Amino acid sequence: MLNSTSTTLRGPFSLLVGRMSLVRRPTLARNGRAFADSSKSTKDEDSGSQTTIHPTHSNPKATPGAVNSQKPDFDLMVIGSGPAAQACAISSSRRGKKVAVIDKPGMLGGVCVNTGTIPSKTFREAVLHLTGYRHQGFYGKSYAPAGRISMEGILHRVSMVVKGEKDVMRNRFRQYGISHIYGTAHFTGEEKTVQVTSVAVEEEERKRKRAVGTAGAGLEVEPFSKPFTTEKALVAVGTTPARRADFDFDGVHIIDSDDLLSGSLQRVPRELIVVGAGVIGMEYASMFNVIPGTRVTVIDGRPDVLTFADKEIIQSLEYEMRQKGARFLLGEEVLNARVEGDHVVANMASGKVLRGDCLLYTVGRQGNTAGLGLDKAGVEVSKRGLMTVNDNYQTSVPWLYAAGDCIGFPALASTSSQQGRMAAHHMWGGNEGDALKAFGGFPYGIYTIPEISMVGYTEQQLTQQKIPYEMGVARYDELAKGQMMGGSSGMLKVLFHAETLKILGVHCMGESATEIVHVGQVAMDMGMDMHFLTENVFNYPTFAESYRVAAFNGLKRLALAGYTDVSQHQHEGAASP
Ligand SMILES: Cc1cc2nc3c(=O)[nH]c(=O)nc-3n(C[C@H](O)[C@H](O)[C@H](O)COP(=O)(O)OP(=O)(O)OC[C@H]3O[C@@H](n4cnc5c(N)ncnc54)[C@H](O)[C@@H]3O)c2cc1C
Ligand SMILES: NC(=O)c1ccc[n+]([C@@H]2O[C@H](COP(=O)([O-])OP(=O)(O)OC[C@H]3O[C@@H](n4cnc5c(N)ncnc54)[C@H](O)[C@@H]3O)[C@@H](O)[C@H]2O)c1
Repeated sequence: MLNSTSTTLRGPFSLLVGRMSLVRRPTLARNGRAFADSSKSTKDEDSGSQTTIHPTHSNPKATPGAVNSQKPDFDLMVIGSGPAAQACAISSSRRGKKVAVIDKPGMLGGVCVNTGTIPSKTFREAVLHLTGYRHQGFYGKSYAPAGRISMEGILHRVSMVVKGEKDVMRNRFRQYGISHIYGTAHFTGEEKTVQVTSVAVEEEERKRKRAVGTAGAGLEVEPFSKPFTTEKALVAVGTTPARRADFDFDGVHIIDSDDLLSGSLQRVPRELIVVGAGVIGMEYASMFNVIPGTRVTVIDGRPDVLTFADKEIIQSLEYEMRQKGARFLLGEEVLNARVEGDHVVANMASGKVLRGDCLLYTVGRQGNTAGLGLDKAGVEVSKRGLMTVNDNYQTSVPWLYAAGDCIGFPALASTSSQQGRMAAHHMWGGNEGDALKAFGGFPYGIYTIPEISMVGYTEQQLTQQKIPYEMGVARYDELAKGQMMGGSSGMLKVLFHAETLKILGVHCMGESATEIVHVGQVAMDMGMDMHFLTENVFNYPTFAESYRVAAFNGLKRLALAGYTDVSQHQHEGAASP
């Protein structure tokens, strides 16, 4: 069985253990009837309207065996259907386990597909397309193929992608024989039992479904409440946006990131105030910032934004956003916000009074654990609704596991999937362990405009840890690809050990940054040094070629700094094939 503490990490990546590794979770604190059968086609998408009572379940992948009357209803029940849930469910089903996934009607795919990653990234693609942003380098800032941009136009694309993703997921569950139960789950205190209650489809839900295009004709769900027995359970319930009582949230003038996708906003705001310059706030602020006619003000209580990323890159992002009109009020506190007529008025502790037609509140998220009955199951949750797990994603109750955003950092779709797989591995064992062992750290992709990505150390961390390093930089305007894309602003920075030349960190900004970061991630994970980048052939013209340019630049800097052992590499120039 995988023991994550014995995980072997190679090369400079091993230095990341403890900071970014998913494998090392905090040590467990000791104190601390609408049943959609996956084997049948569902008429309505994800609404729970197809009611199938299905007392027996057959997993096509299950190993045939003698029927045991004492057997629980399921081997595994997964609460939530986001990335952690899917990965754990599929991984368990592959091992022949009988699996059920429970989520509320309309929420197949979790926050990730309905209100988080997928819609927000599609929103971005819609904005980039409709504004003509990618082509403005050639045709001027007023180039806008779509003319006036509407929320409807943006959300149209969002709804199509969300629907497509749900279809894929539904098929995948069917393919793996995973039962999908529409309802809300909670624990009653009875061991190895999950109570599932169908939920009424409320008005808010209807609105959201209309916006994301999943509304079916009959949304009513037959009410039922039923206990299911299970060998193991995974809690993967995710998070919801945090709100403040002294802000008059009305879904139109004062909104959170869920409201933004709900279709309640009739038009693109002209004056948008974004409170909270975390990942969600900065992503949406930068999207609205490139829409002609929209002015964006970003407020954060801290003096700096996105402090976990490379300082220089964040400064460049802020510069780019300012160039497009954004205003940053950092180290500022908003006391309250109220709706006045068709406006929102925000009062700041500094005495400033801001007026806008919309305020987007993005100051963090709260674990969806309230009402789950975790106390009855014997599991503690934090004030933010987060759960504590051990290295194997197991709570203090051995049959109960938790993964994804509801256990906190890093709270990404990518890492949530990995956690789900690792939980399944610990539950059942099997072959996946070896692949999981090779997993070291993880990248960040921040989908601002321009986008940012990183993996490994930042300069600040290397300095703090007294690790001697040098950097190699390539700027997009030095690259043929950059020129072809309209001289698009962007850069790649590779940090490497000044003595061993091993790659320690990769930071990039600009078009395709979230794609090309993986070149550096793989090289770093394989323990490669800067010669690996100078000696390899890259497609030309590409943004990936920036690795070669950055490597030559870095080795040249190193030679200039007096590291003679690498001086033979200083001669080559930059962007040539
Ligand atoms: C606006 C936004 C943008 C994001 N962008 C990115 C990005 O670009 N890249 C990235 O990697 N990550 C991104 N994330 C984060 C990513 O969406 C999450 O990390 C990921 O969705 C977490 O997955 P999860 O498995 O924890 O479940 P979630 O996706 O959070 O889903 C949890 C599910 O549990 C269900 N649930 C809750 N309680 C119950 C209950 N009692 N019974 C039944 N079901 C229940 C909910 O209905 C929900 O469907 C973004 C998040 C947001 C909000
Ligand atoms: N591309 C991605 O990977 C991506 C995109 C979006 C979201 N996410 C995930 O979603 C999670 C939640 O994102 P988020 O942006 O809501 O939270 P966050 O924790 O990233 O950011 C919250 C921000 O609000 C600020 N803040 C807190 N209280 C404030 C106050 N009273 N006034 C002003 N500012 C205040 C904080 O200083 C911080 O900058 C992230 O942790 C991330 O994991 C990831």
